[in-house]
Amino acid sequence: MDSDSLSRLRQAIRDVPDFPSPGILFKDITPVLADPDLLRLTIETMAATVTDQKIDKIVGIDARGFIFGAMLAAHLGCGFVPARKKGKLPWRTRGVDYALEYGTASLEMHEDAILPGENILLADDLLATGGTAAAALQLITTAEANLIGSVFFIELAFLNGREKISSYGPAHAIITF
Ligand SMILES: O=P(O)(O)OC[C@H]1O[C@H](OP(=O)(O)OP(=O)(O)O)[C@H](O)[C@@H]1O
Ligand SMILES: Nc1ncnc2[nH]cnc12
Repeated sequence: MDSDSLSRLRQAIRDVPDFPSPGILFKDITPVLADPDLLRLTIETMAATVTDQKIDKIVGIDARGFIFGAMLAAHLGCGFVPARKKGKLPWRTRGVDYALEYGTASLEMHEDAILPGENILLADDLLATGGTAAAALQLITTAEANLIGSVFFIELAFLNGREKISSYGPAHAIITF
């Protein structure tokens, strides 16, 4: 991506102080989603991080990760698997508890969503402390998938989330703060 597009994308991400709790500077992606050029640019750039590898399925994390993961899957021509917050999936699930920048939660995936040996890419909107991504990557690993790595739209590098997921293959981020 050229530096002009990169700075347009960076400037479109809105800072919201003290959301959802005091002391958190929330990165609001909705202005990017509302702009067709920025949206296309984002998905094309995320897709370009994996062009040399065949992906069978992308796992997207509830809820903002669904937006990027599903668009990315359509762009790459592969399947999409939702990793959902506890209690939302109707079939048999595997689950894991985790902590994120502003709380704790549980993530679940259908136990038949990924077949052993499938090439899987994780997609999410944002990497902060890495707790959420690590939980999803653990679920993918339990399914005996061939983990290709992870792609995020935004990385909050000062929270060192990358360290928490370093054993799960390469992680790419488009915009770093
Ligand atoms: O790296 P971490 O500290 O774990 O934080 C990153 C996660 O936090 C947000 O999800 P959130 O649980 O707020 O869900 P949402 O997408 O439904 O807003 C974001 O979409 C990531 O999934
Ligand atoms: N600061 C932040 N902004 C937006 N989403 C987040 N998820 C975790 N931390 C976040």
